[in-house]
Amino acid sequence: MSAEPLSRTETEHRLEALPGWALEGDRITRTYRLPSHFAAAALTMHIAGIQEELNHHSDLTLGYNTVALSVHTHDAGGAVTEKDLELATRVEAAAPAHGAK
Ligand SMILES: C[C@H](O)[C@H](O)[C@H]1CNC2=NC(N)=NC(=O)C2=N1
Repeated sequence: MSAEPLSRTETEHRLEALPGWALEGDRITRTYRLPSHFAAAALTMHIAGIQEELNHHSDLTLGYNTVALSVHTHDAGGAVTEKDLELATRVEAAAPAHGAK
Protein backbone atom coordinates (compact mmCIF):
# COMPACT_ATOMS: atom_id res chain seq x y z
CA MET A 1 0.00 0.00 0.00
CA SER A 2 1.25 3.46 -0.90
CA ALA A 3 2.99 5.55 1.75
CA GLU A 4 2.79 8.62 -0.45
CA PRO A 5 1.41 11.72 1.33
CA LEU A 6 -2.17 12.60 0.40
CA SER A 7 -3.13 16.22 -0.19
CA ARG A 8 -5.38 18.01 2.29
CA THR A 9 -8.11 18.10 -0.35
CA GLU A 10 -7.84 14.40 -1.09
CA THR A 11 -7.75 13.52 2.60
CA GLU A 12 -10.85 15.60 3.34
CA HIS A 13 -12.62 13.96 0.40
CA ARG A 14 -11.74 10.46 1.63
CA LEU A 15 -12.86 11.31 5.16
CA GLU A 16 -16.36 11.95 3.83
CA ALA A 17 -16.66 8.15 3.79
CA LEU A 18 -15.47 7.93 7.41
CA PRO A 19 -18.06 9.77 9.55
CA GLY A 20 -16.62 10.98 12.84
CA TRP A 21 -13.06 11.09 11.56
CA ALA A 22 -11.43 14.50 11.12
CA LEU A 23 -8.23 15.98 9.73
CA GLU A 24 -6.44 17.76 12.57
CA GLY A 25 -3.17 19.28 11.42
CA ASP A 26 -1.23 16.46 9.77
CA ARG A 27 -3.18 13.66 11.48
CA ILE A 28 -6.59 12.02 11.18
CA THR A 29 -8.44 11.65 14.45
CA ARG A 30 -11.53 9.99 15.93
CA THR A 31 -12.94 9.64 19.42
CA TYR A 32 -15.35 6.78 20.15
CA ARG A 33 -17.74 6.82 23.10
CA LEU A 34 -18.38 3.41 24.69
CA PRO A 35 -21.08 2.13 27.09
CA SER A 36 -18.53 1.38 29.82
CA HIS A 37 -14.89 1.58 30.73
CA PHE A 38 -14.50 -2.15 30.16
CA ALA A 39 -16.02 -1.85 26.67
CA ALA A 40 -13.56 0.97 25.93
CA ALA A 41 -10.67 -1.18 27.14
CA ALA A 42 -11.88 -4.11 25.00
CA LEU A 43 -12.07 -1.87 21.90
CA THR A 44 -8.57 -0.61 22.67
CA MET A 45 -7.22 -4.16 22.62
CA HIS A 46 -9.15 -4.94 19.42
CA ILE A 47 -7.60 -1.87 17.76
CA ALA A 48 -4.15 -2.90 18.99
CA GLY A 49 -4.61 -6.22 17.18
CA ILE A 50 -5.66 -4.48 13.96
CA GLN A 51 -2.66 -2.15 14.22
CA GLU A 52 -0.26 -5.05 14.68
CA GLU A 53 -1.82 -6.85 11.71
CA LEU A 54 -1.42 -3.73 9.53
CA ASN A 55 1.92 -2.79 11.11
CA HIS A 56 0.50 0.70 11.37
CA HIS A 57 -0.03 2.31 14.75
CA SER A 58 -2.00 5.28 16.04
CA ASP A 59 -1.59 7.24 19.23
CA LEU A 60 -4.36 5.40 21.09
CA THR A 61 -5.84 6.91 24.26
CA LEU A 62 -8.14 5.04 26.63
CA GLY A 63 -10.40 7.27 28.73
CA TYR A 64 -13.16 6.50 31.25
CA ASN A 65 -15.57 5.51 28.45
CA THR A 66 -13.78 6.79 25.36
CA VAL A 67 -11.14 5.58 22.91
CA ALA A 68 -9.32 8.28 20.95
CA LEU A 69 -7.11 7.68 17.91
CA SER A 70 -4.71 10.10 16.27
CA VAL A 71 -2.62 8.82 13.37
CA HIS A 72 -0.36 9.75 10.49
CA THR A 73 2.39 7.89 8.68
CA HIS A 74 5.84 8.32 10.21
CA ASP A 75 7.52 6.73 7.16
CA ALA A 76 6.01 9.52 5.01
CA GLY A 77 7.46 12.24 7.22
CA GLY A 78 4.34 12.55 9.37
CA ALA A 79 1.79 12.92 6.57
CA VAL A 80 -1.58 11.25 6.02
CA THR A 81 -1.35 8.30 3.61
CA GLU A 82 -3.49 5.41 2.42
CA LYS A 83 -2.20 3.42 5.40
CA ASP A 84 -3.92 5.79 7.81
CA LEU A 85 -7.19 5.57 5.89
CA GLU A 86 -6.93 1.77 5.83
CA LEU A 87 -6.50 1.72 9.60
CA ALA A 88 -9.45 4.09 10.07
CA THR A 89 -11.62 1.93 7.80
CA ARG A 90 -10.74 -1.24 9.70
CA VAL A 91 -11.43 0.41 13.06
CA GLU A 92 -14.76 1.78 11.81
CA ALA A 93 -15.74 -1.80 10.91
CA ALA A 94 -14.72 -3.15 14.33
CA ALA A 95 -16.07 -0.43 16.65
CA PRO A 96 -19.87 -0.97 16.44
CA ALA A 97 -19.67 -4.51 17.89
CA HIS A 98 -18.26 -2.93 21.07
CA GLY A 99 -21.20 -0.52 21.33
CA ALA A 100 -19.07 2.39 20.12
CA LYS A 101 -20.76 5.59 18.90
C1 LIG B 1 9.53 -0.68 11.26
C2 LIG B 1 8.03 -0.61 11.25
O1 LIG B 1 7.53 -1.39 10.16
C3 LIG B 1 7.59 0.82 11.00
O2 LIG B 1 8.15 1.66 12.00
C4 LIG B 1 6.04 0.98 11.02
C5 LIG B 1 5.43 0.74 12.37
N1 LIG B 1 4.17 1.46 12.57
C6 LIG B 1 3.92 2.63 11.94
N2 LIG B 1 2.87 3.40 12.30
C7 LIG B 1 2.65 4.60 11.72
N3 LIG B 1 1.61 5.38 12.12
N4 LIG B 1 3.47 5.05 10.77
C8 LIG B 1 4.53 4.37 10.31
O3 LIG B 1 5.25 4.83 9.42
C9 LIG B 1 4.79 3.06 10.89
N5 LIG B 1 5.81 2.31 10.51
